[in-house]
Amino acid sequence: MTRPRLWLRLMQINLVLLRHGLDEILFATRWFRPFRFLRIFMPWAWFRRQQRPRAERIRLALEDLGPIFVKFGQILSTRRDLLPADIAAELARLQDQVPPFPGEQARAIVEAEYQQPVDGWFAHLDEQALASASIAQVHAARLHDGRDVIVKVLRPNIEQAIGRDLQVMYLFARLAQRYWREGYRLRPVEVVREFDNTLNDELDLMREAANASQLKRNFADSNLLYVPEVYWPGTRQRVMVMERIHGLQISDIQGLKDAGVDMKALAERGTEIFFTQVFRDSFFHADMHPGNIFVDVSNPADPRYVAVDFGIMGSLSPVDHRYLADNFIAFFNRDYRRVAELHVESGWVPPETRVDEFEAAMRTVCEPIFERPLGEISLGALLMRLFQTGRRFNMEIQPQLVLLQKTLLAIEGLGRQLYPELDLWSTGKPYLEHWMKDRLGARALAENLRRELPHMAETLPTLPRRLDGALSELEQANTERREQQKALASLRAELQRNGRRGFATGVGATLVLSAFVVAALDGRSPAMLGDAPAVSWVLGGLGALMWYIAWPRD
Ligand SMILES: Nc1ncnc2c1ncn2[C@@H]1O[C@H](COP(=O)(O)OP(=O)(O)OP(=O)(O)O)[C@@H](O)[C@H]1O
Repeated sequence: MTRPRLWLRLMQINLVLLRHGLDEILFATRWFRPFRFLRIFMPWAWFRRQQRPRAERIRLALEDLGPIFVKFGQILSTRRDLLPADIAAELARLQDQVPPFPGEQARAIVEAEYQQPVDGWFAHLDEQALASASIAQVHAARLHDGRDVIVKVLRPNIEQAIGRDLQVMYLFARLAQRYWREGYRLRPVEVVREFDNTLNDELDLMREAANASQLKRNFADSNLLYVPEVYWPGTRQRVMVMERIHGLQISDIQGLKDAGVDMKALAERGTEIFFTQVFRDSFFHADMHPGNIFVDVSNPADPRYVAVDFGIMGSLSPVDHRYLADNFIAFFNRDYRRVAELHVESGWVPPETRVDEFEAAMRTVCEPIFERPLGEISLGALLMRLFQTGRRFNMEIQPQLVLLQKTLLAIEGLGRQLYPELDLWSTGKPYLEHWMKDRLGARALAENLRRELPHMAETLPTLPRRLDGALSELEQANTERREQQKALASLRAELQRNGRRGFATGVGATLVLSAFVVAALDGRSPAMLGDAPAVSWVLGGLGALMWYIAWPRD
């Protein structure tokens, strides 16, 4: 973005902040703090502050700043490990009521991507949007073979709008990190970078389509979750075509009850789907808001979930799995010492962290949670507490774990909304236990071996040659190391010699100087005993001798 545009946007943002009485945010930085007195000239800001609580003013300001800031606020609202509770709760209320862009424009984008008229692809494309959000908009359409599909189209010029707002966000984040007292703890630059990555993922609909295909494959043999089919020939970076699904939205609780859906089974299946995605596949849908979850009620006794919107998916590496398994086990045994040790061992917290302090902090936050009946304990809340405490100890929190924690909270909330008596533990426990055994037991070893076997089969024949190569490299490294050690030893000796020479030179110089002083004081000092020239010669001679010793010979 050009500089004038950036400045214009910055000014606009400052005005919005001032309008909502958020001048305290501006004056919290070290730069502006000396000018706090200027606030007396802003009576409207004072008035605003009396009118509404801070959290609400922040939410309103973000809404005024447009869809990218709204999305930022929505994502931030899930970071309860970072934000004060009142702000997080208020940001969760942010709605992106983005007006749809005209249907002709959507058609033009599709045609530009296909480089041919839409009629070549669709028998019908509804110009009235089905849904419209900050990044994309969805239209209903029909293929020539009669299949009903949806066409998801990125908003026009969305890349530029995102680029502009991200630039401003980075600028604010850097200023906050440097000049704001809380900046170091909250690490705003890191938060903006994560947001940047999420947005970039959402800007590529090919990627979203690939996520959908993968999830569909993972649940191909299951009746729990249905994932609509991607229509790959019509999918591009800015356009995605997908089977249109019909069903009741998960938030339509009355509709689900009226359709005779077994709500207990539905809630339990939701949890099961989530645990399967996380613990079996390490690949989970991480944008679980009610707008993206439907229920196929064609057989109410056997309700089936249908998911859409695969822009944000989480995946867990074997290291993350190990971390979760180890920590869950330690938590359930209430072994906080082990939790603390695990964090230090794995490098999640800096090595200088005091294990006993970390352990005490964990105990303080977790004991009240375990006082509750097991059925009421929230795994999401447990993870959140863990991250909150970790952050106080400078724990490097991984984005995929935060995604997991946020999704876990959403799923637990949703499950309990559907069926308030839902016992998450009885549903989730078998998965957790099975998976922990898998991760930590002999099965993990077998699984690792199985995974490595094809690779081993490929590399085994070349092993002798590679071993030979490795041995020669080792030998060479040893020779080099010996040479380096020799060089180091001679350097050390040289340094010692230099030290001795320096000392001798210094002493020599002092003696020669003293000789001059004694000669100059000849007869004027009682301490000279009347034989100053002799003393002076002796001192001078000793000085010369020292210099001779110190003189480099090689
Ligand atoms: N395959 C589909 N069949 C029927 N409706 C769909 C389908 N895909 C999406 N929709 C509808 O369009 C809405 C928006 O789709 P989607 O969530 O993919 O877009 P988005 O731009 O990522 O929106 P948001 O960011 O609000 O989740 C969905 O909430 C759903 O109502």
